[in-house]
Amino acid sequence: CAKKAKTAKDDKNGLPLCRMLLAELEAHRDAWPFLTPVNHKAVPGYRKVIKKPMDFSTIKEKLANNQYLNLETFIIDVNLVFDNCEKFNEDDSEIGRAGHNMRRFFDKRWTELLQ
Ligand SMILES: Oc1ccc2c(c1)N[C@H](O)CC2
Repeated sequence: CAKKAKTAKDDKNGLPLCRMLLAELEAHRDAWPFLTPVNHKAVPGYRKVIKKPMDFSTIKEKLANNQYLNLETFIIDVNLVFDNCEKFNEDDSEIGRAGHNMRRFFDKRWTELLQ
């Protein structure tokens, strides 16, 4: 039979935790580059360079459609947002810095909540 989940990553609290973490990301002052999908028609090169676009509104939709198995698959998509940002933006740029700030904030929050 299936083993009992031992950590918040796997147990039934995983998805409410994801919704709470996403709400905190959306409320962060540096969230503005990540709130909605990049308009790849308006941004030269984006569609070619970024193979898997992701943003907070798409993550919210996927949560609502029960498309995340657990906290782990949710964290993979959040990290995709920040990895895409690092790929497309200089570290020393407004959006690049926002991405680093948001990743640092997210890493701290989910590790705190999992303790
Ligand atoms: O100067 C610009 C103009 C548009 C964008 C960026 C920078 N970076 C975002 O990651 C993608 C959209």
